[in-house]
Parts: sequence; C-alpha cells; structure tokens
Amino acid sequence: MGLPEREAVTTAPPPGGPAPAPAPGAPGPAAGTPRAAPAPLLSATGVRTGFLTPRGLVQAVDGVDLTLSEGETLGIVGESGSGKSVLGRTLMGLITDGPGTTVSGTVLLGGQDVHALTPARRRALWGTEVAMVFQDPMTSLNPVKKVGAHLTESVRLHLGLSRAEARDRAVGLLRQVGIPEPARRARQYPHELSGGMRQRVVIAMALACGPRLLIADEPTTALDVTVQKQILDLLRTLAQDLRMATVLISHDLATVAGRTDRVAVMYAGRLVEHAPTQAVFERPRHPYSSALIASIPQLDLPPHTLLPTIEGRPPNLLHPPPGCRFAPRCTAATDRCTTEAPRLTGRHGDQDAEGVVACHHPLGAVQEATA
Ligand SMILES: Nc1ncnc2c1ncn2[C@@H]1O[C@H](COP(=O)(O)OP(=O)(O)OP(=O)(O)O)[C@@H](O)[C@H]1O
Repeated sequence: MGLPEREAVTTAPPPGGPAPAPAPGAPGPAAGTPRAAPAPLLSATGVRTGFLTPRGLVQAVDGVDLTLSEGETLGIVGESGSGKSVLGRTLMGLITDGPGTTVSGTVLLGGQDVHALTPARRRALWGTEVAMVFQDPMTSLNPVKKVGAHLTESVRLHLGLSRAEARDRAVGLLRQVGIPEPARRARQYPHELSGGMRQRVVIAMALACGPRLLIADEPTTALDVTVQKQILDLLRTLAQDLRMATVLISHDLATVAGRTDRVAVMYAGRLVEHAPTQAVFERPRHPYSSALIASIPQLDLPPHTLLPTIEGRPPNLLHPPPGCRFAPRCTAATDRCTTEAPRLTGRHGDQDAEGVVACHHPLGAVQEATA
C-alpha cells in the first residue's frame, strides 16, 4: 500500500473554525479578472528566536522573513551556528516563547499561526501538516521498539486505521522509501538496520500522515558519504512525487545544489541572500554566498590543492557586531558596513525574481550599472 492520499489527510481546522463556504449562486471572479495568487503554504515574518543564558540573550534567529509555496523546495544554508536548526524548529513550532526562550514574529502554516495555537492544536499539525527529519536517525527511533511499530502507532493515531490497515500502511511506507523486504524489516529493531536504512525509516515516519511540508535538518550528516547522496535523492524524489514542500537545512551549499528551487543563505541569525538556487550559484550577490561557493571542493582539482576558506569566525551571538554581521570577515566592507545593517532588497524591488540580498555592496552591482 502506498502513502495516504492527500485528500485523506486529517488536518486541524483553522482557529475560529473552517472558512465559510460561498453563498449558493454567489458570483465567482469575473472572466478576465486576475485571480489572487494562492496563499503560500508557509509564511514567516520577522521571526526572532533567542535563548536566555547566564551570560545573556543569544539571539539565534534575528528577523527572518520566508515564504514557501505548495510543492516548493527551499535550501537553508550557512556555517555552523548561523541559526539554521533553530529557525527550522521555530517554523515547526518546536521552539516556542516560554521560560528561557523568546520567540516573536509570525509563522503561518496553511494559514494557521503556529505560535498562536494551543499546544494541543500545534501537536495536531505535526505529522499531518508539517514533519521534521533530524540529523541522527537514532534520536527519532526508540531502540526497544520494532521498526513497524514506529509507523503503525502514528498512522493509527492520526488516520484512525485498524491494526491490520496500519500494518499494511507501514509496509507500504517502508517500500516507498526504498527499503527492500519491507515486511521483514518492519519486524526488526532499529539496531539491526544500517544508518542509511534507519534514516529511511525516519523519513517514512515523517511521511506517514501525508504532511504538506517536510523540514529536513542536515538529514545526511550522520551517514557515510556514499549513502548521503541516496538519501538526498530519495527526499527530492518523494517531494516531487507527493508534491510536498520541503525545507532542506545544510551547512553545505553543494548539498542543496540541484535539489532545491530556492536557497536562503543564513549568517549569524539573519538571511543575507535568498534567491533561486541556480541564480545563487551562477551569480551570487552576497560576498558570503560567493565565499561559500568558492569553498566547495571540486573533483577535478589537482591533489593537495588548498581550497579557499573564509578567514575569521562567525560573531558571538551574545554580542553581534553592529551593521552587517559579515563585515569583519568581508574583503569588500566599508565604514558604512560596520555601522548600518543592510536590508534585504532585490535588484528591482523586494519581490525580485532574481532574489534578495542584504549587502551595501552586492557583487555584480558595478558591472550591471555600467553594462
Ligand atoms: N538551547 C540553546 N541555548 C542557548 N543557545 C542555543 C541553544 N540552541 C542553540 N543555541 C545557539 O543558537 C545558535 C544557532 O544554533 P543552531 O543550532 O541553529 O545553528 P546551526 O546553523 O543549525 O548550526 P549547526 O549546523 O552546527 O547545528 C548557536 O550559537 C547555538 O549555540
């Protein structure tokens, strides 16, 4: 058996109940009237997430705006500590405003304000609207529970299936994520599977209730290099087959190349560039994106070639520098960069198809101006 049909997915109604149906006979949009663009599946506005520590507030995510449409794939990249995981968990509603944590801004998922929901309503979104795959599969698997049981519990709870139906669904899911002999594997314990197979099980668990959005946080970091590509390709194929929007979080730009529609580059808690993936690779506009691309290892380089690295370290998020946070490491920085924080803007306005960049001196600006 395959995955649940999209129509079969149970989702919590929006706060205040479902939207009223149009009155019978109510006129539709007049012919030729442009239809309003469909609302994005995910819309994050001014998201800020901080941790109160004995040494002060660590502002891990500092004013992030993002949107994602149905079926779209977004890569979030940046060095370790740039806030990618914290952003992913905040979008999912796993980190909320509370003791020790400050969260502000708005995250709308399928029109529902994730952070305004009650904890129970938020939990109802997990699995059915949004699911997350983490770095290490063992953090998501219970070592004393059989593989099949990880899947059957969730589908029985969310989809109300009988025991036998749930067992069929579990085997179907394992088959769908490329696990050979799925019925036999369902009866095994996680430790009897290889790392790659375990991550496939975790992906199957994430898909079990047909989420519209999958957030994969460094899903291959704990795996052998040969298995990494297989898992990333699997995620890409599943996203396309199921028309499921995906956020792929990685410290490695090469991971998102060719696998995502758009890339958001994060640095010290902020987005510095957000554009179609191909545009970022072909014409990076932020010096940080450009430096990240330059440091991707190339297969055809002679042995012992030194790869360019980005001098310096990301700032301490307890005391980030004023102005552009990348300025202390940027070879193009001017006095303005050290005092004035650049806004994310497009070449032709904020909604630029070529993307947006937060830089006072974006790359390519001089050539374009004189062309
Ligand atoms: N619970 C916490 N308490 C205090 N600081 C935290 C907490 N969780 C994360 N941070 C800090 O928030 C910042 C962003 O962390 P995050 O894990 O999002 O980075 P990342 O970009 O995902 O990097 P990595 O790839 O290494 O996980 C880091 O400085 C981290 O130390």
